[in-house]
Amino acid sequence: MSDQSLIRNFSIIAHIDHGKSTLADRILEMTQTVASRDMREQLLDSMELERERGITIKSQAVRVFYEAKDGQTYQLHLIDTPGHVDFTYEVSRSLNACEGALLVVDASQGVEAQTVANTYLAVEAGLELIPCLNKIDLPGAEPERVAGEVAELIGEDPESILIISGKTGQGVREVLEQLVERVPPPGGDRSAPARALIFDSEFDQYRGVVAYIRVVDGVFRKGEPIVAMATGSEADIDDIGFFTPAMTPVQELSAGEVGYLITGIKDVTKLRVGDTLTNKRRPAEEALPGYREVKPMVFCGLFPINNDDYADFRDALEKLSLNDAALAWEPETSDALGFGFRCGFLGLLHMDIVRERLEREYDLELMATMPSVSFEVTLTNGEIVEVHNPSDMPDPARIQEIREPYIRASVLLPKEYVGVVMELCQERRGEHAGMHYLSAERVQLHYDLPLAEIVLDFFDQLKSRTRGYASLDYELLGLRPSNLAKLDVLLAGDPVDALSMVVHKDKAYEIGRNLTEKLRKKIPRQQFDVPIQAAIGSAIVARETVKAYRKDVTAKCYGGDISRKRKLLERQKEGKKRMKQVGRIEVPQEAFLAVLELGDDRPNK
Ligand SMILES: Nc1nc2c(ncn2[C@@H]2O[C@H](COP(=O)(O)OP(=O)(O)OP(=O)(O)O)[C@@H](O)[C@H]2O)c(=O)[nH]1
Repeated sequence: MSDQSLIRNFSIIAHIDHGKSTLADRILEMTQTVASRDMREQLLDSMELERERGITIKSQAVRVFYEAKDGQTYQLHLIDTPGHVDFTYEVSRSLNACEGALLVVDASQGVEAQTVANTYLAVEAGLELIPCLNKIDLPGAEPERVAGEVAELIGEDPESILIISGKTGQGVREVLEQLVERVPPPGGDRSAPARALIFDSEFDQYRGVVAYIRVVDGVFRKGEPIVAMATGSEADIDDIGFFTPAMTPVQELSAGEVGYLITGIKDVTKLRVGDTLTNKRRPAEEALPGYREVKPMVFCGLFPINNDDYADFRDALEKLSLNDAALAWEPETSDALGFGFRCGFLGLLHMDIVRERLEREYDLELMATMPSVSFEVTLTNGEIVEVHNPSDMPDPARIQEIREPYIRASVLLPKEYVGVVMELCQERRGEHAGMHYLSAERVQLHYDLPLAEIVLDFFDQLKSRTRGYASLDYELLGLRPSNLAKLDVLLAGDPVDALSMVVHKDKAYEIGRNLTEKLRKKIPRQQFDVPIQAAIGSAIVARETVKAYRKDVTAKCYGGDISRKRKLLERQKEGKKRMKQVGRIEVPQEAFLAVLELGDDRPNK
């Protein structure tokens, strides 16, 4: 059993791209955890997609041994955390498994939105913070300015901030020294009933769920029966161990240690992040604090382009959810797009990642409808319903109130862009909630915004209007009543479900006009005039017409050249396959994407 006083558990927290994974690599190398010939860049980012995008999605936990200047060998557990807003919950769970955190800030960039958000999470979790200015080797590094921003953020002396380079290794040994000196060893009672926090989990095809755990009290031994206190799942421990980063089995893990546990449970929702494990024979009385169900906030319909892929698509979703407890999905049928699934995600990045994994790992071609949020509706009879799909919005006459999710956005930016960002937030129904100078140059701006207004292209707009200098973080505030309505699109009088959207009433006219105009350009002429209407309930807010098509494609052939005629008809038939029949009208697939382009018309300054 390892000496508890020689254990140190820590995380590295940073804004995206500030060099967290590179620093982790250096630490593994310096402690000879990984032989240098096995060293690859960003060893901890194991998923293919993570490597390619250069972002960390899942947390990892590695044990390293470090011989400090005091002659003692310390057992360090490095718990990697994802840096993106969608995964805040995973970050806060990982931080709860630690006593300390390295706060890494890019010395050429400075404090960014996730630096602030993650620092607050770390302070909330009571962690000892060790601030480091990274990328000091870059010619553009401005250690003095950035040290000032970091000092302001955490209330520490700028002199005490470490200056390092994860790339060259400069200063990294000092980081490890500070870690063993300043971060306290884990508390916890080894003789108490066993308790462990699940701070992450992943699915292994052969072994089932691998739970990443931090043992808080007592001892977990191979073969013992365990219970997950929130979900009630029970199982025996098949295997227990730690990461080096390869899995290394041991007989037991005791209070203060970090590692993995495998039970043969095949379903990630049974061993959820944030749950507490205890021994079934001698259970703990109280669970560890902070278990929360994660709820998907952003929804979109996904439809296979080829209808024959439906069964494969379902299989792929089933497999993917084994690894991703936050992914929700249910079958959806659209008159226009056929059979598919309505999927729920934590946020936009999560949605992108899932879609990309489905297309890449499962070889599916998918079409996505416009993302929307989850609304809560009170009906006139008092009943409350949750609506994940605009086309399920009840009839306006039955609706008493619609509530939509709001977020508190925190934008960090150079002060010269404050004006354009405020304008953007105002356009998106934002309410100003405060402003704060981090230094003479950098400002933190707070706005309360409807989530629906940011799911489409807010982030892109923010980046382009500030030339990439602003960073965004947000937290959910809850639901607020809004003056919303469902906007329907009718083609020749028939409503098209896949084109419905929920909009703010003040914007309905503008959006309706834009949308009908876009559709007019995408819908081919037919034998008759096709009216395109945008409507709220029975009120038409916008109308366009696709004029009738008069030309006969075969007219030019004079009935003489039969093979040419056949070819033309053949080609027409091909074209039809990619069309969807909506009432009497054939609509090309791309028309369904017209809604996605609505954001393009917004002023782009
Ligand atoms: N010059 C220089 N470049 C660095 C240093 N540390 C990291 N980088 C580079 O900065 C980029 C981002 O580094 P990562 O380690 O992937 O950043 P990260 O914080 O792990 O990013 P996420 O996983 O997305 O949160 C990579 O191109 C690194 O090579 C450094 O000390 N000096």
